[in-house]
Amino acid sequence: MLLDHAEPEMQRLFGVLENANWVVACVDERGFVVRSMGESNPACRDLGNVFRPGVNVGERAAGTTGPGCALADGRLVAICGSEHFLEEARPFSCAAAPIFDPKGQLIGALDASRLHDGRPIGVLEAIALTARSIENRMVTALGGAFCLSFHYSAEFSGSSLRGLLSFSEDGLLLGANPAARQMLDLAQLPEWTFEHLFGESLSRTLDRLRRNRSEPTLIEAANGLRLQARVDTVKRVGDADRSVLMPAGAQQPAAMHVDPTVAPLLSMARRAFFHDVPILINGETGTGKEMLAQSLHAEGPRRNGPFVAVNCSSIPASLIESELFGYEPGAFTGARRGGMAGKFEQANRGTLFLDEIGDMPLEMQARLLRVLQEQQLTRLGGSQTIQLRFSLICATHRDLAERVGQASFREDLYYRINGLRVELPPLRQRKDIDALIEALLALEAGARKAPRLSAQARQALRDHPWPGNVRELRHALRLGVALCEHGVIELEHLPATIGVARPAAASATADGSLEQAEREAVRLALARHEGNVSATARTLGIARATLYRKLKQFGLYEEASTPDED
Ligand SMILES: Nc1ncnc2c1ncn2[C@@H]1O[C@H](COP(=O)(O)OP(=O)(O)OP(=O)(O)O)[C@@H](O)[C@H]1O
Repeated sequence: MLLDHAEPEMQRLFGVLENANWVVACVDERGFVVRSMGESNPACRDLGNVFRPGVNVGERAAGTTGPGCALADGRLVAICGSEHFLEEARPFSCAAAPIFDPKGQLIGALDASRLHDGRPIGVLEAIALTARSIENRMVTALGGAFCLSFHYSAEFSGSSLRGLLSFSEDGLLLGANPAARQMLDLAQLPEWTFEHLFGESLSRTLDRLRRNRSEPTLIEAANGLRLQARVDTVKRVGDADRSVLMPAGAQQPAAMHVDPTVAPLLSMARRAFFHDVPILINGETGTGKEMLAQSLHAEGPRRNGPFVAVNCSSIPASLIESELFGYEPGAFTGARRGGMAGKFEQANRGTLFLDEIGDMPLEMQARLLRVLQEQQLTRLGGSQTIQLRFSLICATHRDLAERVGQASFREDLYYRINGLRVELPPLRQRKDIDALIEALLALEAGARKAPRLSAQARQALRDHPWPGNVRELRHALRLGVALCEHGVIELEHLPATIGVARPAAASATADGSLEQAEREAVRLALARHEGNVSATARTLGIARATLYRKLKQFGLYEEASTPDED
């Protein structure tokens, strides 16, 4: 189990550390190396000898070592140069983190080592997060019917720092990651049920969480902690041992409120998609591209199959090929022993959603086109062709026709994926903002009665330029619902940028410059948070990467405090 789940995460980490001559290793609970990567790198020859599978680097065998201490103390450690006990280990520095199984047992440790050069170890955080990801994989692979993800902060509820619990259909706790155990005071794991932990029945909570789709929702644990939670339904695809997490919303999409001007096009898209026409969705960040893709899938010809989303801009170029195509055993150094099915195969008999397709490297575009045309693929390092059938939806915020003109997007691929194009308008251009606000207020209020907006608050919402689109609006209303009193959301219950930006936005709009209004909103939010990029992005309801882009676009980059370290 340790190897199966450690391998893909180690591979990801190794992809990051490889060029800096690190050796990444996984040891079992006794300290025996069970897997290592980078040991064949000539620059790491001495280290490679230490981290050969089968060697014991635990405390009893080798004294003070990174993995030995991580296992003995059960926590993240860094051991540098002369801190090692054995003379032979002193030329090295290492960072190691323990790995716990879903029952809370220590089952091994993850380590990264390199030649000691006096510099501080900069990879502790990466090791810790990778160990967390391995533990999370083990919990989601337990085969429970539901996984609950949560964190104190909504921002982290989908990250590897989240608490994660796996439940059976009837609410029995099957396993938990260390973060969940800590947040819920689960010292050991007796027969916990959902009701014990959250004081509410599983079905009621599921209803509430599902109504909010994959958005984090406030739930209170029996120990009094207020947590932001999301639920995922575990759905099995393909061979029995591979489970893919699918947001519950993909099966039961909440009604998507659509702008009346695009409604006719959307109903055409649903019909076309049903007859296997690939759909291309265009729209700025937060306009609901993924939500639309999920709702197309839910009514599409392969709705009983998986919905597999791939964000083409977030996979490093070196990994994109193996992520999409999968590989056979031994296809490359660090490949998982049993090989791996890629996203194309995972999406077989379901829907493949290629998000940010405009960012796919040219070389991959050619390979994607071939798969789409031939409806078959060969895994990396393999010779057998695999027949594929999936529905295709692509999305991008870029103008693909323009990219074709610039020769950075293949024209033939553009025509192949663009069976029908749907443009989701930015919120500032939507005519239905009042109706959308009502729909989102009802969503955010959940089982409670939706509050109403004061006239001033409503006007401020109408005047706001909404750089983060529907996502930003949803976040603003969530805050309003949380802070309002006596069922009325006043201006002061909304994020600070909204009221303040109003006069600027109104005058800028009168000048005809929406961009200026948007710049003003960003500038004010940044000033309010004293240049803190994370807080500003949160307030605006946009991703940090989007905020950085906007800071550059508006010449505000300098006003962000130490942006790179933020
Ligand atoms: N029409 C809508 N009705 C209700 N909620 C919506 C709608 N459109 C978007 N949202 C909400 O806004 C958020 C962003 O939606 P989604 O992820 O689908 O946008 P996107 O265009 O794919 O964004 P990005 O480009 O950043 O990936 C989600 O939380 C979704 O619930």
